[in-house]
Amino acid sequence: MPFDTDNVPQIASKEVLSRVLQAPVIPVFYHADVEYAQNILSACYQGGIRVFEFTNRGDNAFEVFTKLRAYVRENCPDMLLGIGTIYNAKDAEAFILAGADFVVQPITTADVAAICRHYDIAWVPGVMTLNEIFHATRLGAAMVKIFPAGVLGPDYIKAVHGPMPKVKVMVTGGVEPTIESLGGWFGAGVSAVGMGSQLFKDSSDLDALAGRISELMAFVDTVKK
Ligand SMILES: O=C(O)C(=O)C[C@H](O)[C@H](O)COP(=O)(O)O
Repeated sequence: MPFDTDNVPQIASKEVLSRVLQAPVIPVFYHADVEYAQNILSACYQGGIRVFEFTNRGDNAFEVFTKLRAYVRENCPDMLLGIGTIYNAKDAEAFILAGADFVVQPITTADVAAICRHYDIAWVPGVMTLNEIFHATRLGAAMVKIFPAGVLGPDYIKAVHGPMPKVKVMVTGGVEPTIESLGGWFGAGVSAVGMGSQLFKDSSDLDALAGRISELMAFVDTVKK
């Protein structure tokens, strides 16, 4: 696929990172229906979310992403829209060219690192051990995603920051959308949290979802680093 910079209004990885640090609660979401996805995204935006991760989880994820991309540009231009669940460079490049502001992986692969570096797109690979964090950082990770964080707990993050005090960590997988849980994670030194299933468990009432999110965002503003 040829790269046409005119069609890709990119935001440099450094700026993306600083915007993630400013609004460090990231919904992690997939739905096959565009309108449903737009409504969820819009409720998140209303609640104060400024960084949203759509995941590459279904056959039509690319098509839904491109429509969401257009929707965000039109309706919430100060929101970053990234793509998650990326396993290979081909998919990473396709989503980058379709306007992904950042790329998240459940794992760490050097080919995805290279393509993100090429386009200067923030890359957040999935890691668990210190060895994995070390390699991901050497490959250029803007931030690492510790997954599945829920089974490890905040003490794990504190332990990681002993020998690696500077590494920026986002936690996802089993992160609970409560003030108590977020207090624990941010207290342990995470730079961002990603939340999927539990945040959207009961999202039939979009106003209630926006309300829950805005309470979390207000709390996180007081505890983020
Ligand atoms: O697809 C990816 O890139 C992942 O690594 C998985 C996501 O981070 C989780 O699906 C979110 O976890 P929950 O909040 O427990 O739903």
